[in-house]
Amino acid sequence: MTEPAAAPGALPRDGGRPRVAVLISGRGSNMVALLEAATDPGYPAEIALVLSNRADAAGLARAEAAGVATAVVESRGFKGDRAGFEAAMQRELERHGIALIALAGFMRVLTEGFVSRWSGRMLNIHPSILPSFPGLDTHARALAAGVKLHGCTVHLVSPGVDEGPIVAQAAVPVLPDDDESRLAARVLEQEHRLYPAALAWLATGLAGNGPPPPGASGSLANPLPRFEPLPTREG
Ligand SMILES: Nc1nc2c(c(=O)[nH]1)N[C@@H](CN(C=O)c1ccc(C(=O)N[C@@H](CCC(=O)O)C(=O)O)cc1)CN2
Ligand SMILES: NCC(=O)N[C@@H]1O[C@H](COP(=O)([O-])[O-])[C@@H](O)[C@H]1O
Repeated sequence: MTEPAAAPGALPRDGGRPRVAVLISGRGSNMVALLEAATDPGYPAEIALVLSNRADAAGLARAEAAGVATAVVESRGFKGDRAGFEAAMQRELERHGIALIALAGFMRVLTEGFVSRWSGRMLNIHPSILPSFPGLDTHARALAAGVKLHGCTVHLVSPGVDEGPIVAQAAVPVLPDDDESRLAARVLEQEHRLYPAALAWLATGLAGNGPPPPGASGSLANPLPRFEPLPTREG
């Protein structure tokens, strides 16, 4: 019996690593952290495409320098036609045989149609401990609220913004003399550690919907099989 052809973007059954697209809008430091993790042959996913909705995103040059395919679908060119913008993105994703998506500083709200098409296969990193501080300007809002703990969240993407099922979180202390940039830098350090781990779980079926595929190693009870514990204080 011959195996039916895998659906476009389906997780490879040949033991190959699922092909991931990282969607960015700017600097791309989380994208670089994912690229660096995926250089490890034992990492269970391949970063096959970096796609930006802005041609001036600094992350594009960093991806090209790392030899990764890039694509630009300029959202401004679609003047609010979100469906047209997303259809153009979908064509690029299919052209590159993408199985999983990692939103990394991607600053466009995606429609229900696009999100349901990638349900269980699309992650986002958000710079707060959700459900606190969804949306934008999270560090300024955390400082204004006087919270003592802040951090970041990796979640599966749902139609509601920053409402999707949480996959992983990391916390950092808010220090007395913190300003927005100091706090943002401390959170970003954790983002770069957490996102590669969370993507590895999704790629091995540990974070998606349903049981892990046969032979998947590790468990949610011990989520960081190959990573040291996250630091709780500076240095
Ligand atoms: N359907 C969803 N789309 C997106 C989600 C999500 O959870 N569900 N996460 C965001 C990322 N994000 C927060 O983590 C976020 C990004 C952008 C915005 C926003 O208000 N964008 C404005 C435009 C801003 C701009 O272009 O600079 C908009 O799209 O009108 C809120 C939250 C990614 N998408
Ligand atoms: N609402 C989404 C959002 O605010 N995402 C945040 O944008 C930054 C992108 O940095 P990067 O381009 O260097 O990865 C990151 O801090 C990410 O959590």
